[in-house]
Amino acid sequence: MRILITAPYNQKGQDILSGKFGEVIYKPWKDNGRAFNETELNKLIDETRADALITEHDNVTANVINLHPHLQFIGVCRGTPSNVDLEAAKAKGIQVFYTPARNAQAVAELFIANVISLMRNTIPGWQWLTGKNWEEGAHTSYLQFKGNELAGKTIGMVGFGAVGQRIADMVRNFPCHIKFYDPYIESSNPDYHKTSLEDVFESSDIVSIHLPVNDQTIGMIDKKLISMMKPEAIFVNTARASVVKRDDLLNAIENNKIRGAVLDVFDFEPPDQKDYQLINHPHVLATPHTAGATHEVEDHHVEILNERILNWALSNENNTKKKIA
Ligand SMILES: NC(=O)c1ccc[n+]([C@@H]2O[C@H](COP(=O)([O-])OP(=O)(O)OC[C@H]3O[C@@H](n4cnc5c(N)ncnc54)[C@H](O)[C@@H]3O)[C@@H](O)[C@H]2O)c1
Ligand SMILES: O=C(O)[C@H](O)COP(=O)(O)O
Repeated sequence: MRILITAPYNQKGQDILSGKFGEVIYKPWKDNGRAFNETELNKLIDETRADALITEHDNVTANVINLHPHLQFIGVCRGTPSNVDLEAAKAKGIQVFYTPARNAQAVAELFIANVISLMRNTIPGWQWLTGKNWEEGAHTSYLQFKGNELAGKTIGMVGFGAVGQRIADMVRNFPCHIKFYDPYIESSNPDYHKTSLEDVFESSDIVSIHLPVNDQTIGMIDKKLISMMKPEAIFVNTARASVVKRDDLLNAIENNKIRGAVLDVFDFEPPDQKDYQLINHPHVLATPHTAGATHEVEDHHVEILNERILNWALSNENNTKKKIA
């Protein structure tokens, strides 16, 4: 089998696949400067005579799939394979693998870093210091940056999948109390309390959003819910901006109804003027959609995907053996 890989894929991962299947052709989209579009991908699959594809962000449309129904699998190095037409793949009987949780650790670490940073006023303190505001004689003026500890706080998650659970596992030893609202998940740990959406907003010191985008979740976090938050509570969104009504969040922050927000995602990326009203607010700590962006994520996705592909190959071999027997 010839496997075309356009995702970033480490040498060890490539070697395991070529050892098992024959040939790996490595053409990472990053060498192209951007993900391959439909036409480029069609050409690449044809030129390389690939029997399987491993991608990250390339647009694997119905057209790509219908023109290459012989593909044995499509591996997607993403938490959600949203760039692949899954219906078309299913119709052609092409197996699709993806890599849930590949960036859970990255998001969880950024959550902890930035929530603590906001609670401890790290950035305003640094700005004050670099602005040479610490004057002779005013020995206690730095105390304006006195903050709060994360230990003992209640963190309420909306959506308790890969990212929410990784955060919970990492902060439980601070210790923090964990609550979550997720109708589709049961608690993996008796210390993580499943509760209502309203209770998450009313009783948490930190409300953190980890929802996917779908018809149910778009605009789900609105004025009614945000108004239930404690005045000293922090709002965190590393998921998707479209699940939160931006005006309602901005209004709560500008009117000091909540303490502030940690934001990694925006209605427009790059941000528009209103996004910048949020980003530039002194009670907001914002990052440019980098919560899931670490170099290690590329190793994590190789490990997860290779395991899935090798298990699939093994189960195919076992089925063939059974048929022959
Ligand atoms: N900013 C970044 O760099 C970054 C990185 C990774 C993930 N994300 C985003 O974060 C979000 C969560 O990622 P994840 O990997 O944990 O996803 P996941 O699929 O593992 O978890 C999502 C959870 O939301 C729950 N859910 C679905 N609909 C719900 C609803 N109506 N109410 C309550 N819960 C609901 C699901 O049951 C699931 O447990 C996604 O939107 C993802 O795209 C962003
Ligand atoms: O925002 C995201 O969801 C991440 O940046 C990327 O997630 P992915 O693993 O689905 O590409």
